[in-house]
Amino acid sequence: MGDPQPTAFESETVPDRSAAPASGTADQRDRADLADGTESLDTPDPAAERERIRAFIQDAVADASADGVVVNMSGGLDSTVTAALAVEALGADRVYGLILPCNKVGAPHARDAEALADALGIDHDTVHLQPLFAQFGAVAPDRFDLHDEPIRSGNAIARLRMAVAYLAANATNRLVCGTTNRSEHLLGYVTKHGDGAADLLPLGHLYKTDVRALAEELDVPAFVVEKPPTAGFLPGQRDADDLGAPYDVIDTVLRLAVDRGLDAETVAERVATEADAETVAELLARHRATAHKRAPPPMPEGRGN
Ligand SMILES: Nc1ncnc2c1ncn2[C@@H]1O[C@H](COP(=O)(O)OP(=O)(O)OC[C@H]2O[C@@H]([n+]3cccc(C(=O)O)c3)[C@H](O)[C@@H]2O)[C@@H](O)[C@H]1O
Ligand SMILES: Nc1ncnc2c1ncn2[C@@H]1O[C@H](COP(=O)(O)OP(=O)(O)OP(=O)(O)O)[C@@H](O)[C@H]1O
Repeated sequence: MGDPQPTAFESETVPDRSAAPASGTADQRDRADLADGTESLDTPDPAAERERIRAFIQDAVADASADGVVVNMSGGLDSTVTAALAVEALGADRVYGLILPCNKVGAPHARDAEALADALGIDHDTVHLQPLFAQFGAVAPDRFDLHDEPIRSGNAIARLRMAVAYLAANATNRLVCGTTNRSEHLLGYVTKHGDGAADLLPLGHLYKTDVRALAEELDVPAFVVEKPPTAGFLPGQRDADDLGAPYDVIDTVLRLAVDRGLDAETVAERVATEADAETVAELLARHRATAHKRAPPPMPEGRGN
C-alpha cells in the first residue's frame, strides 16, 4: 500500500453551521454491535470504492460527451460524498453545486452546503425555492391539498429541485449526478422523478453504512457524517422513524434478503437482537412495493427499443 491519497477536503476546515446533531444515534453505533452472525457480511473496501467510483464518473461523463456534472447539495452525507468524488474524478472546475433550500428547517443545512462547496472549490449557486413552491401551490387545484400533506409537498419540492438541476445541466452541457444510495434505492425511499431522477448514481451500489465509511476515507467533516439521516420533509423527521430501524440494521436486512436471497424468517433470526420480525417484514414489503421505482415505466410489448 502506498501513502494515503490526499482528499478534496484535506486542507480545509469547514465550520458546522447547522443545529447540533443528536448524539449517539443508533446509526453511529459500532457495527460490531450487530447481532451475532452478521459480522461476516461483505462490506466494500472504502479505498477501492473511491477508485472505482472515480473511474465510473469519468467514464459516464466521457461517454455522454458532457462537460461535467451538476450535484444538488443538501449539506448532508450523500450529496457531500457525491460532490467530493465528482471533484476527484473530474476536477473542481467541472463540478457545479446547486443549493436549493425551501424552508426555515433547511436554512442551516444550506449554509453547511455552501461551506462544503467552498471547501471543495466548486462553482455553486443557492436558489431559494420557497417563492416557486408558493406559486406552484397557488396554481395547483385545491383538491391536491398541496400544502397540508408533508409527503406530497416534500415530493413536489424534490421535483422542483430536479427541474432546477436539469435546467443547469441543459444550460452547461453537464449531467445530473444523483446522490441515491443502495439502501434508499432498494426501499424506494426516494421521490420518483424527484431526487431519484438523475443521469448517473455514483453511490447507487453502496449501502448507507458503506457511504459513511467512504465519507471517512474522503475526510468529509465529522459534523456531516454525524448528521442524523433525514428526508428533510418535516422538522425533526428521521429516516429511522419512517423506516422503522436505523440504517445499520436496514442494511444488514437488505444484504441478507436481497443480496444473499435469504427468506424473511431467516433474516429475522439473524437480526433478532436488533429488530423484531415485524420490522423485517415491513422493510421487505417496502422493497417489494417499490419495485416500480427501480424499473422503467411499463409499456405494451411489441417493438423493443
Ligand atoms: N405499482 C406501481 N407501478 C407504477 N407506479 C406506481 C406504482 N405505485 C405507485 N406508483 C407511482 O409512484 C407514486 C408514488 O411515489 P412517490 O411520488 O415517490 O411518493 P412516495 O413513495 O409516496 O413518497 C416518497 C417517499 O420517499 C421518501 N423520501 C423522499 C425524498 C428523499 C428521501 C431521502 O431520505 O433521501 C426520502 C419520502 O419520505 C417518502 O416516504 C404514485 O403516486 C404513482 O404515481
Ligand atoms: N436543500 C437542498 N438543496 C439542494 N439539494 C437538496 C436539498 N435537499 C435535498 N437535496 C437533494 O436531494 C437529495 C436527497 O436529500 P435528502 O434531504 O432526502 O437526504 P439524503 O438522501 O439523506 O441525502 P443527503 O445525505 O445528501 O442529505 C440530496 O442528496 C440532495 O442531492
